[in-house]
Amino acid sequence: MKQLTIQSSSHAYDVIIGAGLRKKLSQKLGKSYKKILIVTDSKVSSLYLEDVKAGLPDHENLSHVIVPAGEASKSMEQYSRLLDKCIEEQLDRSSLIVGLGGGMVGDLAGFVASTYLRGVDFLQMPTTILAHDSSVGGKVAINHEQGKNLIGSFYSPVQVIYDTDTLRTLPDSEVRSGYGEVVKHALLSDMDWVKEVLSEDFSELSYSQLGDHLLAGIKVKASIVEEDEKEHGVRRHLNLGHTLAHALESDLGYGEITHGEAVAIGIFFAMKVSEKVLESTLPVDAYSAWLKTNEYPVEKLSNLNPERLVNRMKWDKKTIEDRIHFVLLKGVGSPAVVPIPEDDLVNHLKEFIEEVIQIDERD
Ligand SMILES: NC(=O)c1ccc[n+]([C@@H]2O[C@H](COP(=O)([O-])OP(=O)(O)OC[C@H]3O[C@@H](n4cnc5c(N)ncnc54)[C@H](O)[C@@H]3O)[C@@H](O)[C@H]2O)c1
Ligand SMILES: O=C(O)C(=O)C[C@@H](O)[C@H](O)[C@H](O)COP(=O)(O)O
Ligand SMILES: [Zn+2]
Repeated sequence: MKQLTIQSSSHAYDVIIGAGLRKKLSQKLGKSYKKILIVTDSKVSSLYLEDVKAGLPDHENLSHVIVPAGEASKSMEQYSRLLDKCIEEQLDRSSLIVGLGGGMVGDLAGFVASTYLRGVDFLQMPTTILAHDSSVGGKVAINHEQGKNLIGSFYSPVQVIYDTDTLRTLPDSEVRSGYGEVVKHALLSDMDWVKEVLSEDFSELSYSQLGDHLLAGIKVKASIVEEDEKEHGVRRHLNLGHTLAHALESDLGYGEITHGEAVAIGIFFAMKVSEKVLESTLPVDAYSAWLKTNEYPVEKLSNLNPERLVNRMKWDKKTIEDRIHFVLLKGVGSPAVVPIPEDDLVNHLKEFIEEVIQIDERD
């Protein structure tokens, strides 16, 4: 078992990572709660909800709510439904809301916890690789048709309990998605780790390698959010790849591309723009080969309209006075937030889409 403590502006919280933790919640909870509401999704519930409940054997006031699996549930409709459930169960300020699932469940349940009664305790139980990122740092949100995470808050959990055994049931597509954020953390850190990730074919990934990457990713994230929780400065670096990713997700329709796949493609674009704008030297060829080996769905770019995507990018939270800002890389481990004029961005995007589609068709 691994454990680290994260200092948020309101409190310190532990991230506990280990095999089988889902069955031991009562031993791991930092305090006792009168009522607990578990929020999960339709896939995770059939795999793990009973185990989690069984791990709270003496708890009488235990309820759960299941939302449909998929990004579309990070919605006003499900948010409202969950608030109704909190009221029906008469949760009060001594109650706990648990998010059992991937980043979708964590973001949605966390946003409910942050707003119900102006805030009740929230516990993250991540079950995806991607959620090494989403469960730490306190960003919680739901989506709007116009853009990702447009309605949300900063609200840190009281604990993160990460049962790595749950990762064994993830389908290949979700391993791929999770690695979109792992490679982001690596590119924000150091070249050795980048080389290691880019040499990977996910079909041959070992479980111990995965555990190392998750912990390393959480450490990168923890050090950044401890320095700048509310994203006034360095936290913006964690948005590497996201300016295009979020535009892709909302433009294609939530759930048509996974968040991590969109981030991996968005990072490729940010690397290409970095080469042009900052004359950076980056492992672009190795990155392109890695996308190909692991079947990131670059073909989804083929029918997209660059002008429309750039319009969507204006909803990015890094936009300042109508100017779109990109996280670029001066080098590996050396990010910079740079304003890019819209016309330039449209041209970069046109070239990028053509090039990526050509590579995809050629190979
Ligand atoms: N708050 C943050 O800082 C932050 C960071 C990164 C991403 N996010 C958000 O996280 C979301 C993406 O998270 P995600 O990729 O975990 O998506 P997700 O929660 O939708 O999970 C992906 C799929 O995997 C299934 N699943 C989850 N755990 C499983 C398991 N153990 N075995 C089998 N299937 C399982 C889910 O049912 C779903 O179908 C996006 O909404 C993104 O915006 C938030
Ligand atoms: O924690 C952060 O800060 C991040 O930017 C992490 C991202 O991976 C994550 O997708 C986040 O939800 C994006 O936030 P947003 O503020 O751009 O909506
Ligand atoms: Zn992300």
